[in-house]
Amino acid sequence: MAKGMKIEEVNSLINDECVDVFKNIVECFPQVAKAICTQRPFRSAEHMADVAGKYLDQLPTEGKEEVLKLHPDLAGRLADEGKLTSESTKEQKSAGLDKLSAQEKIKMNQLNTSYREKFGFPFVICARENKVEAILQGLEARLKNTRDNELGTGINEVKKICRLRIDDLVTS
Ligand SMILES: NC(=O)N[C@H]1NC(=O)NC1=O
Repeated sequence: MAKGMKIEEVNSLINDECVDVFKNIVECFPQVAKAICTQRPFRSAEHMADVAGKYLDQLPTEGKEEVLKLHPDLAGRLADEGKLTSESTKEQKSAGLDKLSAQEKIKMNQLNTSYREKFGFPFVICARENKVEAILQGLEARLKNTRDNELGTGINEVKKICRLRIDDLVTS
């Protein structure tokens, strides 16, 4: 319904409608929409994404952990069961994660498990900016990082996902 709204339309929505339209710009975390809808008017989709990014940056460590924990594993159980959000389904598909070979699938699941065991939150990457190979390589490389580092990197990826989700909803 909201696909391709002009920024002027976004600015003129009543607050509840605005929150409803943008509730999943960060996966299962409508707090971002709640925070940014009160900061209208926006000049553009880009401006909106900047404001959302600033909100994510100012979250305390626990808030950032909570955001990461709300992300489904790439090619994980929820994907297998067809229980991803529509946004995540589309993103995972665009990276080719719905067409993994048996070997790739095993590797992805093993690395995701190791990552979660080491850091206590899931591996998050902007799937639309990557393909299977780059995701597997990124997982292996990022497993070697510190927790602090990964908290920052994960949130930066959430910001990229958020920017693309806003672009899907707002025409520039
Ligand atoms: N785990 C993870 O990165 N999940 C996400 N990435 C993305 O682009 N969409 C997601 O759901």
